[in-house]
Amino acid sequence: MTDAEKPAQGATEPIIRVRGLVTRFGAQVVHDGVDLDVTKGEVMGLVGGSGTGKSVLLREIVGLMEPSAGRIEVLGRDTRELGERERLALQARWGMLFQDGALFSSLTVLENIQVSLKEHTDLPQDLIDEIARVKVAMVGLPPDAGPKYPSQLSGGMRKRAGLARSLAMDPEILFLDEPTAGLDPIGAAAFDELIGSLQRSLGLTVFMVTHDLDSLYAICDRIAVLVDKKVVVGTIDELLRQDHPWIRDYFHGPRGRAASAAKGK
Ligand SMILES: Nc1ncnc2c1ncn2[C@@H]1O[C@H](COP(=O)(O)OP(=O)(O)OP(=O)(O)O)[C@@H](O)[C@H]1O
Repeated sequence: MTDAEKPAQGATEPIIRVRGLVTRFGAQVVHDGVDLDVTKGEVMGLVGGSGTGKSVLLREIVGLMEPSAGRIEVLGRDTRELGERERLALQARWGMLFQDGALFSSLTVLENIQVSLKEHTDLPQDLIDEIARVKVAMVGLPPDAGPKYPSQLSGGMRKRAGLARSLAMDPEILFLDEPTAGLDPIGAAAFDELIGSLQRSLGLTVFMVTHDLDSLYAICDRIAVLVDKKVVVGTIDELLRQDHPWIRDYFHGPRGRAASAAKGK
């Protein structure tokens, strides 16, 4: 890092730092110079039209895919420069919730939550049992959901169970991919509220891909918009003043106006 790149004293070091990211699939260029900083303790939403590379960017940040060029640091480390053990230790510091909850169907909710605790810790089984029960309660599931299998839960409960699993290791960062997709508006609002309250009480940094304008208004501090293969970042108020056509249509369109009215903006 050169002196020019060093943060000013007292400035908050980004917890996720993306520089000059390029993603190509054959001749298709998905990202072409994406720069992004996510600051500790903020909730950042990632939006963009279909196929603009939201999921790919998320997968690259968590190390599930390799970008074609550029640099990604999470919690101050570039995952590509780490050995296997260090990489696993770093990954244990964040949780991920994929769209479908990504629960193991052959395991109960409690067993699902225990998977990473068993993989990453030497805690005794009775403590692991207790932690799993606490996580079930934290996400607002009743205790009797714990021994159930994913197929025995509603869609909203499965999402909560997935969230409980992603919180198992007390992560510092929570990555969410379309957390409210498939939920009805009331279920989606309740899930947003849950994420917001967990973020505040646990001091989490949240990075979420979403199409849900209500979520953006309800819980996001800043929003990253993928347009023209790059990212434009701002608060909702800042983005409302942007005159890029896609951003203008998205935030000033009918759904944007409804979400804004609901939030009293
Ligand atoms: N493994 C892959 N191989 C080739 N192309 C891929 C691969 N993964 C994604 N793509 C392409 O990259 C582009 C971005 O995909 P991505 O899933 O990130 O879009 P998205 O913004 O999340 O879209 P949506 O909102 O529709 O889910 C798409 O054109 C997709 O076809």
